[in-house]
Amino acid sequence: MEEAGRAVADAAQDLAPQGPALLLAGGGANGGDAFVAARHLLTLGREVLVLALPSRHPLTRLNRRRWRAVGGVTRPLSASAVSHRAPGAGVIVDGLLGTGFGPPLRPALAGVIGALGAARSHGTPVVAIDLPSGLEETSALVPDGPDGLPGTAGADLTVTFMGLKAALLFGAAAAQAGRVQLIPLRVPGDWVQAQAVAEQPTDAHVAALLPVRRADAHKGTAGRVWIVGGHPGTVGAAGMAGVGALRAGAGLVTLHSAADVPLLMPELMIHRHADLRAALLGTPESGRPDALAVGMGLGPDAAALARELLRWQRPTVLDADALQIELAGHGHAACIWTPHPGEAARLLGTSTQDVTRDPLSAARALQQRLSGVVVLKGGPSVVAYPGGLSVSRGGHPGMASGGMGDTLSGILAALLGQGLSARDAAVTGVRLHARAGERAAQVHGYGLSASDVAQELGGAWQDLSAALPAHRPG
Ligand SMILES: NC(=O)C1=CN([C@@H]2O[C@H](COP(=O)(O)OP(=O)(O)OC[C@H]3O[C@@H](n4cnc5c(N)ncnc54)[C@H](OP(=O)(O)O)[C@@H]3O)[C@@H](O)[C@H]2O)[C@@H](O)CC1
Ligand SMILES: Nc1ncnc2c1ncn2[C@@H]1O[C@H](COP(=O)(O)OP(=O)(O)O)[C@@H](O)[C@H]1O
Repeated sequence: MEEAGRAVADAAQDLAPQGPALLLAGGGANGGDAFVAARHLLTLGREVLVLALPSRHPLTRLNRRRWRAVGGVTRPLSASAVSHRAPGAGVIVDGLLGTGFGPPLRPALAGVIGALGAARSHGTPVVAIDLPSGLEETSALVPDGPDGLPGTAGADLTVTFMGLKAALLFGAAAAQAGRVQLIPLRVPGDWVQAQAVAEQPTDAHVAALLPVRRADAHKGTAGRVWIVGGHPGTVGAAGMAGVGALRAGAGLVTLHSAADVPLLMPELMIHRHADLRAALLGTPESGRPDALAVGMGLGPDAAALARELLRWQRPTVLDADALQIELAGHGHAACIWTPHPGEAARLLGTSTQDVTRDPLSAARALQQRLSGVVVLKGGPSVVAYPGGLSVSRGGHPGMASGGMGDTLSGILAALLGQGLSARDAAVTGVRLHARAGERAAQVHGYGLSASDVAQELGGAWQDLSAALPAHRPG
């Protein structure tokens, strides 16, 4: 609590260094953080007032006493007190409700939140502690307040602890959080892993994971990748995965399909098989690829074929038609499963709305069910690996078009083929794909196609490499 409150004080001071600071303290530990922040703001020379609810929380009571001991002033919290004090404030710190909040919001606090929202709309900056009050930690939705009152005042800056919560990453809730500053705090790693909170790697961190080739690399050392997909009507899916794999650096890409796949790049080696299953499963150990992506447009028999291919224990991306719950228990550590929210809902036996309301928990549940690594696609995408979650923001709404996920599957297979672990391939592949989308969107906007994104993969790789502290040409 001490570290958390101090970080809030520093952030409030950076955001709005002038004028009195008004802190709103609820009855839980979130309120305790507010009392700690008040004490630090006072030592920074600010004029500070705390408006507080009574508390039964021992640490909050302790920090209220500490606040009083340094001469700090506390007044009872009410909507009218906030309306009265807010106009003179240079900054307001919202420590009303944090992760302990569960809707419905009680009317008394709804009035306080309404008064806070009014102050914010008149231009007083608001710093939220951990979460803007009224948001639920694990939900992308903004709960309604009582009697048509707003459920949250939102914030200009949210200082959050330990890890990023779903409410700060997704949907309408995230739009209320303003800028988000993450304070990791010194708490046991297994405590963090038990929460549905995510890390967000920087581009420099992602770039450090990218494969580096020796000068004498050749096509046989850069990864032999198979794309297994395509069915009459969905042949393009396999083709786009193949292009994604080539553009993400695979040395040799072979596309196996039961249908005629269009030759999108002459470098792709396309094999059409009358009996796809017999042709692939007859491959001797020495002829098997370094990595494969299975399922893009593969059709109704995808799961049965995928189950056989998983026995090879080769790094494998499972996408689209191969995302079937009957494969649970057949995965291994080098698998990457790439559902979008609809596919994730099918795998979890729930609704798409449930998945999009809390993508962090959905991704974590899927990873536990399927093993290996799960990429829950969206804007942003979540990577769930054993013991943790990573979120990749970025990309562009123009990427909401058919074929984008197929390209990603090819990229992931290429990175697996170049020797990355499933976790590193997922984290780097998702970011490369999103960065390529950002670049292509500068030209194509909402008219973006998956082929445009694949064209930009080389540039995206260069962009990420440039983020390394000592720039290493990609
Ligand atoms: N864990 C850690 O290691 C760290 C945790 N930290 C901090 O702890 C925070 C979590 O603290 P927490 O668990 O005390 O909950 P918190 O968000 O203050 O809410 C509880 C209060 O809300 C009230 N309340 C609830 N529902 C309500 C409703 N519908 N409508 C109205 N009121 C409602 C509830 O009232 P009661 O039910 O008790 O009457 C109670 O007073 C976390 O967000 C972070 O800031 C940091 O210090 C860093 C280290
Ligand atoms: N609004 C968005 N912002 C960022 N990325 C997006 C957005 N919409 C879609 N994407 C990305 O595009 C891809 C879409 O995948 P998917 O739905 O499987 O497409 P398809 O099945 O047509 O290949 C995912 O990687 C997703 O993260």
